Amino acid sequence: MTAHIAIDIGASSGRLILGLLSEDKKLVIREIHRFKNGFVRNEGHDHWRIDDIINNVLIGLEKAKKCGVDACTVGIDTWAVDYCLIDKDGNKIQDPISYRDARTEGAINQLTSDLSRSDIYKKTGIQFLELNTLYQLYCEDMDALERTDKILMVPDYIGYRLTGKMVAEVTNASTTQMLNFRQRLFDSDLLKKVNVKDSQFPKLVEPGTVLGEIKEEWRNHYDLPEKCKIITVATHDTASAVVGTPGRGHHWAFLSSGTWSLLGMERNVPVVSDEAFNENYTNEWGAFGTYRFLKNIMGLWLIQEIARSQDYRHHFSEMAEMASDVTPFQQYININDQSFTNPGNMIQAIQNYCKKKKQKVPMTTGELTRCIYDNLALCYASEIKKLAQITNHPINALYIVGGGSNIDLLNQLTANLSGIPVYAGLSEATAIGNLMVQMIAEGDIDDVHKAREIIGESFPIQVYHPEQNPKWEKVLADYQSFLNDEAKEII
Ligand SMILES: Nc1ncnc2c1ncn2[C@@H]1O[C@H](COP(=O)(O)OP(=O)(O)O)[C@@H](O)[C@H]1O
Ligand SMILES: C[C@H](O)[C@H](O)[C@@H](O)C(=O)COP(=O)(O)O
Ligand SMILES: [Mg+2]
Repeated sequence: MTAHIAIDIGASSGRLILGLLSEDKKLVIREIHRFKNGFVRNEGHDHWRIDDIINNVLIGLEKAKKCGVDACTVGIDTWAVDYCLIDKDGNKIQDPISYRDARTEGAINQLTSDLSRSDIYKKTGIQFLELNTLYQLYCEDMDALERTDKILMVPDYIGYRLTGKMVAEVTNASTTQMLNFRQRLFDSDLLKKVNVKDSQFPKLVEPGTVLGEIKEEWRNHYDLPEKCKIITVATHDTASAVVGTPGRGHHWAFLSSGTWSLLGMERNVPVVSDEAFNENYTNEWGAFGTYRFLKNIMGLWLIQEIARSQDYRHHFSEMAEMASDVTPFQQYININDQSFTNPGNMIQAIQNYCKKKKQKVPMTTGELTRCIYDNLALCYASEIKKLAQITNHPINALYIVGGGSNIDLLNQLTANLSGIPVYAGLSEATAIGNLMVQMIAEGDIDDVHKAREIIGESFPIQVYHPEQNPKWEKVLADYQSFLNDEAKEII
């Protein structure tokens, strides 16, 4: 039987997950390799160590062979927006620069000086984040761009290195903020704006497209399974996470909780209303012709950065334990504040923010973790209300997937503040969604509905019911007025 391997590479870690369908149609998964990810400073910019990532992918495939896999399909998904520039000889010009690099600071205002935000939003339906590919290319080194034959998004670049085939998979291509959703093509005005020719992007392909067998030359260096067919899945990790979310019915929202928190709904048509534009919601393309109407929230990046600054002396589960002993809601912070994007010293950034906003300053690891969890949950609850209002679609369940779904305290806080049940589990939903696209492409599973049914029957999901208590509404109202006051200060 052909095995399926998902390679899910998030901003903080990568993992290779082996997936098989059991006789009774249950999905059985096994982690066969995991590695840390992260960017490094080099020549004034933050770069991803893409060659290390590719080496880890191949080490993982070697481990798969040692587990007895001799024939497999392989799918790769990673974080969004970042890309590799490829010269005319097919070589990368430099390691991809991270979306957290400071080079795009102020780029939105510069780029939209003669191309209005509303026009860009009407074309693309994509949120305005300085980290988007559009602004990275706008700020790209001109010499590098001139030497560029092809621009490959990170997961497409990994697929290219493995097979020699170049494609632009649509779910991740949509995060560039350069796809015109009506034409389903790269928008010519936006290409021109950043001095990129249409031919510098490969052809757009849908998830499920077969790239081909891994190149023979890799077998000179790695002991790989006999058959390794690379399939282009929903290569934006969040798109794979949504495929892997076993939502039932039509009134569920997802929260992909990892380095980022991506809160949204799966829809068949984009929402590009004035309200969606004003609230900076995005319509990233999903698998199977859907749209992921969502909001980027800073996420557990803040926790990761606290852990890093403390040399990882506490495991994430210990930090969560410490937080549960701390009095709740001691301070409000705007979790999406620009100062948290990439401050270098996150503890200092949070403490400085609290001093500036006259909020109680969190000092201990427990207090800092509690502050982040409280304000993430408040942000989630506030955005769920907006999501329902903008889409005019009631939401009666939130599915939390990804590493953050392991945090009981955060799951319960989110249920209490949002007033809707939280279904949590599937910390590897991204990899599971990746596997499902492969299995659908290979005909092992009929469609995404069947896939979600199988997922729901294969993995335990914990329900967190909201506690009925007026105090939660009051806390949320206090938080909202804090944000409103903060917004007035900025104007
Ligand atoms: N057992 C746990 N307790 C508390 N937090 C956890 C636990 N497991 C994972 N996390 C949180 O999940 C995050 C990683 O989520 P993950 O989805 O793997 O991230 P990414 O895909 O962005 O690399 C960690 O940074 C941590 O904050
Ligand atoms: C910058 C993007 O918004 C980001 O990549 C996000 O979409 C994403 O996919 C993050 O995934 P993680 O697994 O790194 O949280
Ligand atoms: Mg992830």
